[in-house]
Amino acid sequence: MTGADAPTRKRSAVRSLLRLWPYVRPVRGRLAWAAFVAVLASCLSLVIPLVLKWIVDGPVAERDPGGVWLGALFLLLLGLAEAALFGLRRWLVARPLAGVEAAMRDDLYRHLQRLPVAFHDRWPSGQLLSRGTTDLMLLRMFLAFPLTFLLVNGVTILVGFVILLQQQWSLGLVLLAPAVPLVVLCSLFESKYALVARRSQDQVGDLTTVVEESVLGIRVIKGFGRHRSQARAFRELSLTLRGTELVKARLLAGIWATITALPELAIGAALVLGTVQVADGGLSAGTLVAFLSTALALRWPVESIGFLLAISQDAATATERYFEVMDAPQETEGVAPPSSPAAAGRGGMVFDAVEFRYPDAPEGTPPVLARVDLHVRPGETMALVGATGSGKTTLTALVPRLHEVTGGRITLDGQDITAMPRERLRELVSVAFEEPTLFSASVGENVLMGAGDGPGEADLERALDTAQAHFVHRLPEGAATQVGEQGLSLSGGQRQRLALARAVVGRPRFLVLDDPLSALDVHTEALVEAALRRVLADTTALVVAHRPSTVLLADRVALLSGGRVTAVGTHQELLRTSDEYAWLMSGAGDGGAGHGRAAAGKGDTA
Ligand SMILES: Nc1ncnc2c1ncn2[C@@H]1O[C@H](COP(=O)(O)OP(=O)(O)OP(=O)(O)O)[C@@H](O)[C@H]1O
Repeated sequence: MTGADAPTRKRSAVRSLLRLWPYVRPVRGRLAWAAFVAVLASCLSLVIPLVLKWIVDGPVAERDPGGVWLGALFLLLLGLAEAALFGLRRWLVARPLAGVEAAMRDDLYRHLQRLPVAFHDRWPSGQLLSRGTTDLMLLRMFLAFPLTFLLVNGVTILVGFVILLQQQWSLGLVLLAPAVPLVVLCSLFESKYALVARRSQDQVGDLTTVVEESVLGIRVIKGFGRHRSQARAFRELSLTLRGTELVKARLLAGIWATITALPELAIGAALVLGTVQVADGGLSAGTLVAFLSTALALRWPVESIGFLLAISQDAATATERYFEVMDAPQETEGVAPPSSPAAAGRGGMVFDAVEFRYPDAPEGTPPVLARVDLHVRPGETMALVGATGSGKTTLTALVPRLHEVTGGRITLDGQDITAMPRERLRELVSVAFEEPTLFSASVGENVLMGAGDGPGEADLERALDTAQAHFVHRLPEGAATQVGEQGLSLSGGQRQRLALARAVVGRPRFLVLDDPLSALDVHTEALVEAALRRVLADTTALVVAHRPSTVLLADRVALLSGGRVTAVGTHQELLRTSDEYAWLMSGAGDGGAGHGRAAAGKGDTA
């Protein structure tokens, strides 16, 4: 989903905003009180003209200085009370609304964690980031101001017009005249502004994605001297956003000018008519002063409506964007297909006629995995070999159910993985990927993330030892050393070994390794594999391998080709019987034995 995919259909802002109710419900009492206080404060400002009328028609006409002073004191008190009430309103809403924002952000984060990998493959991270930051900030702003003030201003305008009509109905009708064109113009403005607001918020998401990618890929950008072209791409996006913001500003300027001009014209007309009436003796000067002061006091509530509608539209768009993510279905527990005789009762890891197609794969393309049949026996280490793009990573992702099989089944010790609760499955299976991800935390915390709450210091040491990650002890604070974002302060091989330690720390029954040793030199790789065999003697492992050194350490090898496992046997057997395997291992194959050599050449034994 990018800015380009922004829906252009018309939608109801009110219906979108009503979806916020579950979050607003717990603080509705506070919000209602705050609105009541604001209505009170706003109505106080309408009492001021009535006091003015009393001063002009009373003490001023009767030349009574004491009365004038009393009136002035009353006006001062009214002003102070209005200010205090607005302050109280702000205080009433600040804390609960910060709570609403935090609750929505928590829910979004929790939901993102539970969305399937396929969702994250589809959505740029900047779009998700902007929904969790700017959009939620817009929603808090809406709940703090427009929600209350659309109500407060509505009530103030209503009460004000009752007072105006009661003071002099003919002049009141003159002021009411612009109401109809204003309502029509506001609704036109709303529908146009809604589309631009959506475009602008999506473009903020696109811009966030570019910033995030540039920061994460700073080494590539610098290494290839791409900072200028990257800056140019950023500037183009930022100019597009600027253009959209200017369209928004133009729309806002138009409605604001109209909302200001029409009532001003009506007030001018009322002033002329009122003066004539005072001259004719049909109206007292005090009534005219009070009438005009009331009309002027209503200026801000009327003028601010354009601005309040604009923020409300922004908030409706933000709500829509927020719920687009929240409505995405989470990972399901899945329903196990009827048990198959081929898999039932067989220990180890069994792939039974497994088929998989990516959800976003173009129509008519063959599935990545067409029919995979493979049995990894209990305690066995099976290497998985295949040309680049043959589907090795995809197959390994199916075991912990990062993706769901689209046909066939995978069983672990005879139990279908779709029949297991995910938590149980992820206790049984540990994974390590070629691209190791570390989090901004200590080395120890990064490793222990791979186990439940049980494992402690001894398990950490054992896991580090298995992964040959002795370099940890030479870090300034050992396992307590903080690693930077994505572990960028460590070498590729060091990061891979920490990821491997994370995979083995919980002593899993099943281990799935997607070429996790590619950045190590062959000697360290051999040490790691020997330690793995020692420590995880009962573990059944499936290891994606690209080079003979990795393959040699496995018990057997499976060759993946054309979406199927076309050969299974020992390294020597396959070298003899499979031309494709011999070709891949000879280093001639694309992504074959040579894969990972560049990193290995570094002699990363640190
Ligand atoms: N998220 C995705 N959506 C659609 N297609 C994908 C996705 N991820 C991978 N593919 C496609 O699936 C096929 C298999 O990819 P996979 O990463 O499993 O291959 P591989 O054998 O692990 O390759 P390598 O040895 O280069 O790591 C490729 O054609 C790839 O383009």
